[in-house]
Amino acid sequence: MSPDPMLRQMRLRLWLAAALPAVLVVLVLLALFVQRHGHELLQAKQHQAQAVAKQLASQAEFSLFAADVQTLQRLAATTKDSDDEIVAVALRAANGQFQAGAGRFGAALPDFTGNRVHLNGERLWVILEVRSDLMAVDDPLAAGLLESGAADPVLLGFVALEYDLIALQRSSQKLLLWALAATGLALMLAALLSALIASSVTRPVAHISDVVRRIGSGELQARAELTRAGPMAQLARGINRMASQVAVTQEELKLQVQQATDELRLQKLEAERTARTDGLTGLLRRRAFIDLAEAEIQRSLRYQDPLSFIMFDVDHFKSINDTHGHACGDAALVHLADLLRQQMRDSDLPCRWGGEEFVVLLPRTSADVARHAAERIRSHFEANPVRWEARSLRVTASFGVAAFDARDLSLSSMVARADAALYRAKRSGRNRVEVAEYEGWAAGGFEQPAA
Ligand SMILES: Nc1nc2c(ncn2[C@@H]2O[C@H](COP(=O)(O)OP(=O)(O)OP(=O)(O)O)[C@@H](O)[C@H]2O)c(=O)[nH]1
Repeated sequence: MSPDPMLRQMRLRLWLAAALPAVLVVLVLLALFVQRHGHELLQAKQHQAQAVAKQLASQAEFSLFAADVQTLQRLAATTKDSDDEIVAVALRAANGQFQAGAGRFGAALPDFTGNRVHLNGERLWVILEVRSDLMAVDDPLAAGLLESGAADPVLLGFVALEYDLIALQRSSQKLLLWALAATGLALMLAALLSALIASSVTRPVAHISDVVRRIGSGELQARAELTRAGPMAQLARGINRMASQVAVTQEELKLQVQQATDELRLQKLEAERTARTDGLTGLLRRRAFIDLAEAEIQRSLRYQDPLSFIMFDVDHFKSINDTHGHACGDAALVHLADLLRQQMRDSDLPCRWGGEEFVVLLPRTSADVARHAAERIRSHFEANPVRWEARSLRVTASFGVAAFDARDLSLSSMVARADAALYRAKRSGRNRVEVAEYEGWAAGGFEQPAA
């Protein structure tokens, strides 16, 4: 997994914060070291050159005094050969006149006046006066002055040395290279350590950030696992607690949503049931009945099953209302619906067609069987009067029965034929069953009764 840009930036900043001071300190130390060391080397070389010049001066003292050029020449040659870095040696008399020498001076020497150390790039010159109190041995006045410190020893001449500093510079450069190499190594170590430090800080942050991203995308069981104690571990614990809390809340919400959904489904079912059934009798309403009846007709046509239809209308229902009140009429309707249900098979479809009119669809039932069923219902009504205010009211109904005929092609013509049979039953004295014969195509649909 590649860290996100924010973490990369954080790691880089941490790395810089840890590495930069180390780099600066090392560079400053290196500069100090190189400068100091170069200076010390040069000083050491100067001291060495002065020491050699002093030694030569003391060796040449007498020869200068005696103007022993041969000895002076030998001294110059020996001194030059004693050190590779000595380029040239010269011995001069007190008046500056050349006495002896070895090698060639690279440039014109400065004036021979007094002791001098002169540095010019790659060359170092040392000019030293050669003085002696030898002459004072024969001169009591001079000896007295020398002893009292009032007179300088006598100037006999000068020694001049020229040193080549290239070797010194090379060794200085070599040292610088070593120092640079050591510095580079130190810097690499510092960078590595800084990277480790930065990574040790950003790794837990990256882990926590990953866990937060997973929790955010719905993986609520994701947990931050930090073994080391510290502020990050505290943060991780806080995030884990939050994730647990969110998971619990989500479960509760799920439960609540589930409960609300169940409730809504029940309400919908109840609403559908209410829309399908008649509020007074609990029987199917006409619209729901028609939908089911159409399906039954299709099934009957397909499997060539018989299908019958009963329609009945309560006799003289108006007079029940008028005599005993509308509530009594309602009670009579409820009573008759109960009696009807008692006489039905589970597969039958009873329905309140409207007002005091009822219908029943009888799947897989022939007209003859339907007629018997209608007769059974009729006699059941007759035998079971309505109880109303301690009275017993005999309520009867007239029935029309029709069998579905393939030539009908629709429910409406079968209904029309049953209705016609019912009308015949009414006209024939009520409380009886009439069976419809097929009378050809019937017109009209299912009109809702007047309220
Ligand atoms: N109580 C009550 N009465 C209703 C309801 N629906 C229709 N009715 C009444 O039923 C009566 C039907 O009267 P009619 O059509 O004259 O029929 P009938 O009196 O039964 O006479 P026949 O059918 O010829 O025997 C009317 O008075 C309607 O007001 C209802 O839900 N409750």
